This record gives sequence, structure tokens and C-alpha cells, in this order.
Amino acid sequence: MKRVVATGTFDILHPGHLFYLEESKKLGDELHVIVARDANVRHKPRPVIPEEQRLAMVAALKPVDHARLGDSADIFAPIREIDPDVITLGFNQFFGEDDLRRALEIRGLRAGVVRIGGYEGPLSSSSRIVAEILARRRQP
Ligand SMILES: Cc1cc2nc3c(=O)[nH]c(=O)nc-3n(C[C@H](O)[C@H](O)[C@H](O)COP(=O)(O)O)c2cc1C
Ligand SMILES: Nc1ncnc2c1ncn2[C@@H]1O[C@H](COP(=O)(O)OP(=O)(O)OP(=O)(O)O)[C@@H](O)[C@H]1O
Repeated sequence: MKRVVATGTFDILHPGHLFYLEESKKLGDELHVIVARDANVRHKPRPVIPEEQRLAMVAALKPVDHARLGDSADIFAPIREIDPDVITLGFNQFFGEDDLRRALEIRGLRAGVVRIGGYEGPLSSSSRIVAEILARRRQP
């Protein structure tokens, strides 16, 4: 049984998320998704959708076998529990492949790291969807 872990914020779902999760699932038998905690999203504006609601939507997607909220303090705690064969990074995730490989090795975790490509859709980005909503709803 080959386990794959995918991660992300998943604030306002779009086909780019689906593409990332489908490609991740193809790399193994069981796809586990770690959804970022609200408090841990500091590299961009805080998510609009609360963490439990983001988790519920991700868990309902076809390629996803298991989804959970991430740990608040140690991002490697869920990895230790799941013990995946592969961890996928999305095309725009800020973690570097080699940095992540090194961090796993230091902790004695055996997972390989694979970067998934980008999906080209007209509105396949949570922040672009938010920007589009703001632009369309702006009062004249
Ligand atoms: C291997 C790995 C494990 C992660 N585990 C957690 C976690 O336990 N808790 C959490 O809040 N975020 C965790 N994250 C971070 C987020 O899921 C997400 O990748 C990060 O916030 C980048 O978000 P983005 O998808 O918006 O670029 C993890 C990321 C990686 C790469
Ligand atoms: N268009 C896309 N193509 C492929 N993968 C994507 C796409 N958009 C997001 N992903 C991947 O899905 C996962 C979760 O993405 P995230 O929650 O950061 O959404 P996002 O749309 O990229 O957000 P934002 O626009 O705010 O940066 C990440 O691994 C990310 O790389």
C-alpha cells in the first residue's frame, strides 16, 4: 500500500486544486491530505474559509482517501503518523524540494518528494478568485 501526502490551504476550491490532488493520487494507492491550520497561513492573507470548512470540502473530493487538519506547532507530526512513501508539493508551494528532503532526512522520515505541475485554468487560484470577486462587487 503506497501512501501519498498532499498539503495546502485550499481556501475556495478550484480546478487547480483538483488537478493537484488527482496527480498526487496517481503516485500511489492512498491519498492523505493535510489542510493548513488558519493560524499557520502567514505567507499570504489569512484564509476566508474557516479551517474546519476547508477540511470538509477537501475530504469530499474524489481522489482524497483521508484528510485532516495539520498540526498547529509541528508540520512533521502528521507526517510521522501517516508515514507516507511520497509527499507532493504543488507548483507554487514555497517549500523547496531539496529543503524538504533534507528536513525529512534529519528527522529520519523516509518519504520521497515530488513536485506536481501547474493546471492552466482561467480562474485556478484562490487569491485570483478573491480579487475577481472584489473587482466585480466594487461599488461604482
Ligand atoms: C510536508 C508538509 C507538511 C505540512 N504540515 C502542515 C501541518 O501539520 N500544519 C499546517 O498548518 N500546515 C502544514 N503544512 C503547510 C500547509 O499545508 C501548506 O502547504 C502551506 O501553508 C503552504 O500553503 P499554500 O498551499 O497556500 O502555498 C505542511 C506542508 C508540507 C509541505
Ligand atoms: N492552478 C493550479 N495548478 C496546480 N496546482 C495548484 C493550482 N492552484 C493550487 N494548486 C496547488 O494546490 C495546493 C493548495 O493550493 P493553495 O491552497 O495554495 O491554493 P492557491 O489557489 O494556489 O492559493 P493562492 O492563489 O492564494 O496562492 C498547493 O499545493 C498548490 O500548489
